[in-house]
Amino acid sequence: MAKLVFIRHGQSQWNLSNQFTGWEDVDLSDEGVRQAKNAGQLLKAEGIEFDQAYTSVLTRAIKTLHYALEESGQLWIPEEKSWRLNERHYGALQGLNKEETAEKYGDEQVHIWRRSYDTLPPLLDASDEGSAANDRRYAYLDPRAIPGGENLKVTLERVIPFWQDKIAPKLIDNKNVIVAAHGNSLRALTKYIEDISDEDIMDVEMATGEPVVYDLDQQLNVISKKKLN
Ligand SMILES: O=C(O)[C@H](O)COP(=O)(O)O
Repeated sequence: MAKLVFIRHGQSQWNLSNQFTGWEDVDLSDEGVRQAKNAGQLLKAEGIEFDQAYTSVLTRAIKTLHYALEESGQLWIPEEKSWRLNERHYGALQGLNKEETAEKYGDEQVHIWRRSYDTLPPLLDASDEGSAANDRRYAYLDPRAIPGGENLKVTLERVIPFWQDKIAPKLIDNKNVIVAAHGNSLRALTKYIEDISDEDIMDVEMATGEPVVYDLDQQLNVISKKKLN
């Protein structure tokens, strides 16, 4: 039986200032660093020994992984970073304040943008200064793969190939895996492995810096799930 741990990055500076973040590369807040270190202590107390780590190409997730692994004495394990584990791209909403956006467009519209499975946010044009197309870390990607905005459905469609190619084979090989990523890339993975409906996934939330520990059988069915806090 393999263990799979999901950890959403600790509180970021834009979680703190309540701004839509998506692919913007925002650092952890002081509280986020504390949460990430605390997660490492919790993992250590559980005695979980990892074989492999995966994270996104965004600083807040990478640092969370490193703080958590350092605290649990496992900073040395192999790790792989992939854009496929990035936060869902929030399109033209990125950088806006969530409360001010709700005042402008209404709570209902903002809730739909944030939690609907298949409604896209307003898109960002590739020519926009803030487009990921201008970011060196995505230079090797086919420009058509760089999103201008994603809903959870599109996020799931780009996360699952990574699950199938990288994460699942390790778990089937009985390796323990930690995935440090983001609220919505982890909601997509959670939906997939727990077979949650498009409707019910709207109510699933990931807390910052809180490890979620799964025991999975050889067919990757969930045997148990617990949150460490
Ligand atoms: O990208 C963001 O703004 C957050 O990390 C997640 O946002 P959400 O809670 O609106 O999905």
